[in-house]
Amino acid sequence: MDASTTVALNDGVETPRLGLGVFQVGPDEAAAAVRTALQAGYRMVDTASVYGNEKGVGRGIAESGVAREDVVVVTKVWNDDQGYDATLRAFDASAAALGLDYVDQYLIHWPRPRLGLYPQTWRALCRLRDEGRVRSIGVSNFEPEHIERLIAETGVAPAVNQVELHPGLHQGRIRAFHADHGIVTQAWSPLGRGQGFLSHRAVAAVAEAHGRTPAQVVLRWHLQLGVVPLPKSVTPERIRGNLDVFGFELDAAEMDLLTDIGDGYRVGPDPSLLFDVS
Ligand SMILES: NC(=O)C1=CN([C@@H]2O[C@H](COP(=O)(O)OP(=O)(O)OC[C@H]3O[C@@H](n4cnc5c(N)ncnc54)[C@H](OP(=O)(O)O)[C@@H]3O)[C@@H](O)[C@H]2O)C=CC1
Ligand SMILES: O=C[C@H](O)[C@@H](O)[C@@H](O)[C@H](O)C(=O)O
Repeated sequence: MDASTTVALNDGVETPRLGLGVFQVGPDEAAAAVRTALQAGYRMVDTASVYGNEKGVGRGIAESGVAREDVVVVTKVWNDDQGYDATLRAFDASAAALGLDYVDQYLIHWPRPRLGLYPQTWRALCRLRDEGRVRSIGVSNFEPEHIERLIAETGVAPAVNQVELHPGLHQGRIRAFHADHGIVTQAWSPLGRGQGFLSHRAVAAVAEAHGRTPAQVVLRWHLQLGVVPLPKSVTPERIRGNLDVFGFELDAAEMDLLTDIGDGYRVGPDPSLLFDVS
């Protein structure tokens, strides 16, 4: 792994500063995208059992020629599999589909507080980590209140929380909470799903000033906020371009231009509206 592009998690494990997402990508296309990404220098891939492409991701890793230990594989337990025993079974199924005997980061995909199962799900993740089948454990779409409950009941803080985050949705409250607890913020839909603000005039102006693409300056904004973005692409030149974001810097005024695009614009479900926070 390239040390200049890694960050230490609160459990001591190093994680890359950017990874490839594969939501809404079929298994064969996922295999090709993962192979292309790893050969281009990516060292992290984000999937989930609900994406239905873990088998393809595993194939892409195997075909890439990159050593297994140099790749950080992230997958997630889906809502229907919450609870202690169901989560252990779901992990076995994910590991088998990926063709891996361990997973680097295993996350709870959504808290689903009405089900009341996420603390038990978390205990199962702690067990998987203790057994060495998972290197780091984390959550996704968790509000600070959900994480506080995990810490109160188990004493174990997540290493990461993966949330929707882009220049249209800054997640200031969640990022401040993460900073207090040493939790790394992973950004899903870091490009706003490729819509809208990639063509915003502020993004275009900053991109032009640097001779970069709109996606590259948006990804740079994430990195300079200390966030780990997980851009998805199945297009080889975009996959390669989205990684080429470590050789330039936005100044404070340019960061502000991107931040000023707005806040509160979501491309995915709002966890705090979908599920009661308890
Ligand atoms: N934990 C969770 O609940 C969630 C997690 N995620 C994770 O986050 C990842 C990223 O989020 P996602 O919703 O996929 O959206 P992204 O913000 O990554 O946007 C992906 C879209 O942007 C396009 N794109 C990628 N690179 C460029 C570029 N350089 N220029 C122009 N367009 C580009 C892609 O097109 P193309 O592929 O055709 O090149 C695709 O249409 C997911 O794949 C998944 O791994 C996502 C949603 C929820
Ligand atoms: O990771 C992907 C996302 O969480 C996705 O699975 C959900 O947003 C789903 O479409 C939903 O509506 O709940």
